[in-house]
Amino acid sequence: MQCITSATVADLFDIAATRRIEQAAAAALPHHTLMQRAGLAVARLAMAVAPHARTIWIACGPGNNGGDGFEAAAQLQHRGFLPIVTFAGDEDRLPPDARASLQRARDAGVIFAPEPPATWDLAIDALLGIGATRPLANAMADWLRQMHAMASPVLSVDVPSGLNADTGASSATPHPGALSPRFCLTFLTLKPGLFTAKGRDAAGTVWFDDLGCSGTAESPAARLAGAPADAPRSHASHKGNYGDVAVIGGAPGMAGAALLAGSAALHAGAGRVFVGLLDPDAAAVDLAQPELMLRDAKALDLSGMTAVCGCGGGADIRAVLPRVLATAAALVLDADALNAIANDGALQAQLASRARRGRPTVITPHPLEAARLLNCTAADVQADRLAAARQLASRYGVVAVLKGSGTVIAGDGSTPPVLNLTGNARLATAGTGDVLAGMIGAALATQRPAFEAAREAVWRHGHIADTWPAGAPPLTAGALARQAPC
Ligand SMILES: NC(=O)C1=CN([C@@H]2O[C@H](COP(=O)(O)OP(=O)(O)OC[C@H]3O[C@@H](n4cnc5c(N)ncnc54)[C@H](OP(=O)(O)O)[C@@H]3O)[C@@H](O)[C@H]2O)[C@@H](O)CC1
Ligand SMILES: [K+]
Repeated sequence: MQCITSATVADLFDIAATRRIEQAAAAALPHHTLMQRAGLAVARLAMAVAPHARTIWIACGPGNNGGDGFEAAAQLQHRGFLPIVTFAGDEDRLPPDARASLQRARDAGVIFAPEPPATWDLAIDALLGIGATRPLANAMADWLRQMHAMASPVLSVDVPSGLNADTGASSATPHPGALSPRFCLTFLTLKPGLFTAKGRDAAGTVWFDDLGCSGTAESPAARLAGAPADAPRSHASHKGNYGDVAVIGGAPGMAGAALLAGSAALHAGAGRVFVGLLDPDAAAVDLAQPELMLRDAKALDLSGMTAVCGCGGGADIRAVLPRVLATAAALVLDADALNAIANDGALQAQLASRARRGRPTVITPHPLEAARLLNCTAADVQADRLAAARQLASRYGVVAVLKGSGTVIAGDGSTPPVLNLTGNARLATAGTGDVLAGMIGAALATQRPAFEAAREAVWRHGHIADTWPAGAPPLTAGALARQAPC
């Protein structure tokens, strides 16, 4: 059993591949073996997360996910706990494995009740797994609400019920109050939906058990790429080795966004950072960060630079985009640059032509910006974030960084998209997106492949938030850019 963290390197498989892996594993083992292993693993994790639990409510559904719950109940009963099972299903229609596990729970003396107990120390959600086909209703929906309304921890079996394991979309309505501590023990494969969209909140801490069935020839749907390796700098290096970044943005009243991106590029290690401001009346120097070289955006020669374009650009960014798209050696497009491109077919064609000319581009849309670029709604994007990121990457010939909970990084399709596991709600504050664009710019300026540069910068950006000292001042975008609380 393995706990999944932002440092984990692993392949993620969709439901279809998981079904094939499950069938192959089941065929190679005696009947009921997989479910017995799954139930035992659930019982072990339950004892680890709630060692002093007395009452453990196990809500079981109508399929094999419920079967895992029955099996866990039997195991917990044998170990002196008090599992109470509520079953939302028809015994006569249970699949054979689950029916056998129901009998094992009965034989062990587990209590079956029509309603949840009045209180519980741990709830185990074994209602639905990868077989969920529609929104939860009736008793199952009610039980899930009750579980999430209590402060006691919830352990989801395989997948939080109602969560689409492929996409992270969820039919379960989150409880408006504080989140109960959540754990999810997933089997045979790690599934992408656990790590993006609603998945991260719904699953909580994810644990993985391959049930003794490692190795598969299936193609992954996505990957967890883990922490980037440190890139030590040789003594005999100089600023030219780390590249020039030119931030272009900062229309009147929005210079801060461009300066934040510049500061982020600087502190992420770019050799030199220029900030080309669109505001003709902007100051000539940033006294707080004199390392930034402030210029007129139109005067910058981008042919040897990595441009970071769009931060605070407003509508004025449109006028400079044709030159930026044509000349920047490498490019990060963010915010207003993306909105301008979404509204302009000529700019879209110019963007797509960069890949054909061997000029790398990274785009960093949030879901609404992605929706504008894909001519759909933000809800469509959120309904399948992996697919949306892949479409952006292939339509525009770019590396697409689709921001949000479980940021997706998609490239040219030669490798699966990466889901990033760093970052938290501390980043939900103005300017953090500008900082990310600057950090990607710095990584790109070192000539690393765009996909690697993007995923490394995304990881580091989230990692700063994850490791922000508890007693430190709040994480502002400026402090994030400096990578330090003061
Ligand atoms: N087989 C094995 O060896 C192993 C299996 N494993 C476990 O099995 C799980 C997959 O099992 P599964 O395929 O039975 O799917 P599961 O998620 O239990 O639900 C299917 C049932 O729910 C029903 N249903 C669907 N949506 C509904 C809704 N909203 N509201 C109400 N009902 C709904 C659906 O009915 P139907 O749609 O056909 O009407 C069907 O009856 C997997 O996640 C893992 O936990 C592991 O132990 C490893 C070994
Ligand atoms: K479940």
